[in-house]
Amino acid sequence: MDMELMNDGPLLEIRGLKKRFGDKTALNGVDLTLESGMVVGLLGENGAGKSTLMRCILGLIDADEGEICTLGQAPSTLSASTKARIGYVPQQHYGYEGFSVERALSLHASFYPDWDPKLEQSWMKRFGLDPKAQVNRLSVGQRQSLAIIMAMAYRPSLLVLDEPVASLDPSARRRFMGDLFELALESGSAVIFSSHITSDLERVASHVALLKDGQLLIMGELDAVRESVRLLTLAEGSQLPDAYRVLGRQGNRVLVDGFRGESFPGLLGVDTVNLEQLFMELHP
Ligand SMILES: Nc1ncnc2c1ncn2[C@@H]1O[C@H](COP(=O)(O)OP(=O)(O)OP(=O)(O)O)[C@@H](O)[C@H]1O
Repeated sequence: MDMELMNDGPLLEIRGLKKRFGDKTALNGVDLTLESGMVVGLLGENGAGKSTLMRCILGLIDADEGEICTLGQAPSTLSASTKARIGYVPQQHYGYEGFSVERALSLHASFYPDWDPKLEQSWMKRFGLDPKAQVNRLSVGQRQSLAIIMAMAYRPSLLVLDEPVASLDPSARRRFMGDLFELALESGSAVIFSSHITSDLERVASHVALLKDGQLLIMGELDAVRESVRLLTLAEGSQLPDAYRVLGRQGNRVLVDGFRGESFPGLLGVDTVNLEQLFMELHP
């Protein structure tokens, strides 16, 4: 897992990542590169391996095979200063139970030299969090909001968010998702977030990654994916051109990547798909 320090390289580079739990293969050869300014929306059905991928990136669990370079370092040996450049919102947030929100934030801030109190305040307002509230009395959504502030107020170079908006109401979600993209662009960070809400992903992600069977079946710029993925209806016995990559097949309907607008014998219909339809076609 040793890789050279790559300060000018990608913020995250993953090659051939494999992770098993007993006889269950969670990740089976994942390649992924995150550059500054990228906001990658990670899709995958329950149990697809999204959290596992994130936990490997952060060094919370070890990969079985492959290489990961997180901000230039192997995840198992991240230095304290590198950790201070990573923001992470896990699916469940615990900690700071006996504190008020403001006390929890000031304690948390003390670990991060780049903590920005103005950013903290503006996000507190956006989420409508009461600084005097006790952390252990926060609702699930409020607790998620607090975790987001704790992960973002120091403008991390790499932001890893595991279903960050799952418990937020639609208006809080909208505010957060819009601002997330802006912040990433402004600060030159890279963001990877998982979500089951494909409309959110379509609104803010620059890239989409879809995990299936332990691999990234799709990884690319959102617009490029929109352009090149089509649901084709084929006449019986017709042959697909070699340039197409088959993503899924149900009867005479074939989901392909690599569509360029060309026609071919036996092609009866061509439909565009949004991310939700794409997901449904891949998980019938
Ligand atoms: N610590 C563990 N021990 C055993 N199996 C695990 C462990 N962590 C994850 N798994 C298994 O690995 C697979 C991937 O789990 P993971 O939590 O990464 O999925 P996910 O895509 O994040 O799912 P969800 O959308 O439900 O959060 C699942 O089959 C899960 O049961």
